[in-house]
Amino acid sequence: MAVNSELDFIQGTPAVVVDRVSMTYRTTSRSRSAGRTAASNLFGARQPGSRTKSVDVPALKEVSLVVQHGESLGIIGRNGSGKSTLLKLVGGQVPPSTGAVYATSTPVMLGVNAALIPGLSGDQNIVLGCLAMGMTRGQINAKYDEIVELSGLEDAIHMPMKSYSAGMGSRLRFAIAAAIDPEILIIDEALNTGDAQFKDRTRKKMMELLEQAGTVFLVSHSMATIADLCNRVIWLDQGELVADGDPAPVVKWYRLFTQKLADGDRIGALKLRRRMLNNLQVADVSDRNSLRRARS
Ligand SMILES: Nc1ncnc2c1ncn2[C@@H]1O[C@H](COP(=O)(O)OP(=O)(O)OP(=O)(O)O)[C@@H](O)[C@H]1O
Repeated sequence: MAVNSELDFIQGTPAVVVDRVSMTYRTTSRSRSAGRTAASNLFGARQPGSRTKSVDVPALKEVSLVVQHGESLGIIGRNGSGKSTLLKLVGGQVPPSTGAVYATSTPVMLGVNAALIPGLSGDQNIVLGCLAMGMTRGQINAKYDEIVELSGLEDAIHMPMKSYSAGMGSRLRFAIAAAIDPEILIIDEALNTGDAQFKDRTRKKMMELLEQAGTVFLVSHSMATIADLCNRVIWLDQGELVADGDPAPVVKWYRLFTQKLADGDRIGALKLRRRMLNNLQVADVSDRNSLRRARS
């Protein structure tokens, strides 16, 4: 559902407001002359003339977004379009270069909030992860069995985490993160790491979260997962919000766009992108404390 009128906005119950947020990373880049000597640099001493310089990478360009309670927001886009950056900003992992993010409760980023220790067993990590998320001993005891069951790790729960496969580790992280029934849950491609049985459990848990009027942010390259789990989708491209709305049409236009690019029809793809941008209605937060409105 897009924010499409002032009335809708005021009557809604926003969980997260992204207010004109942009993000520029500062990193280093080797100069062209340095590139020519790259191979020799790898194997030997630095060559004269090789230089690195600071460059700015604009990852997100003034994105505004209002996400309501109960919405499950899918975020799609090509590699490097800014999806993970948006999640990191919403989750508070990095501060934005400009703008601000407001949330009604602390968003829990799956796999990041649960800072687990490889040398400890799965069950010890459950306690550790839950404590790190601010749960009390009593709350951990009450949720413990549910976490173990959701992880599907069975007897492996007593083995050290360093003996787990990547998928097993993801299952444990998901189970821990979901245990606090976060009002706002952020998931970055995590659904793609587990096996079929785990994906099924994850889907059920996501449905439960939605029923509890939780808010979910989900980044995935799987359009089937997005269509299955989300009731709203945004499409990011080169750090810009290109489309925002019901999953079926947004996914359809995004697929068409990538198909055109794959076919070498760059002009057709750009025309489609421009048409989507022209149709986009952008949320605008005009006053940080009270009045918020939408502009087209
Ligand atoms: N820590 C960083 N330092 C410098 N540049 C970064 C950093 N993190 C991301 N970027 C750049 O920001 C842009 C957006 O990256 P981001 O990871 O948000 O994209 P994404 O849409 O999640 O991509 P993917 O689908 O490949 O995961 C890219 O150009 C990337 O190179």
